[in-house]
Amino acid sequence: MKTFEQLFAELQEKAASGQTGSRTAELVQQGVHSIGKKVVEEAAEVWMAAEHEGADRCAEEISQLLYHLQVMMVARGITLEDVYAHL
Ligand SMILES: N=c1c2ncn([C@@H]3O[C@H](COP(=O)(O)OP(=O)(O)OP(=O)(O)O)[C@@H](O)[C@H]3O)c2ncn1[C@@H]1O[C@H](COP(=O)(O)O)[C@@H](O)[C@H]1O
Repeated sequence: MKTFEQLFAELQEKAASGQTGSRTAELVQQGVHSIGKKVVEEAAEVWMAAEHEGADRCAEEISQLLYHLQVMMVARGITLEDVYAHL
């Protein structure tokens, strides 16, 4: 188990390293267009899970959406503080 902040720090490191086998590094190299498509796909999966699945499946889809949002932040150089400033 990890927190939102811990995952973000890990993703920043993965993207910077360009590590082979890292999904994060691969997505960041593909760019915001590809990441954006994953964000939309995962958002739709959250919606469907919320309407038709149990809480556990819904939580899993939410985790995947949060992951892809963080990848988008890393790709755009947006920090947690940049986002928190708007909460
Ligand atoms: N939390 C996640 C995470 N959530 C979702 N995903 C990715 O998102 C995919 C889920 O999307 P889909 O269901 O659409 O899967 P898919 O159809 O295989 O995806 P596509 O290849 O078709 O795009 C998973 O297969 C993972 O590739 C994640 N990939 C990585 N992490 C965490 O990110 C960290 C860094 O991971 P790496 O960059 O891979 O080292 C680690 O702590 C990982 O646990």
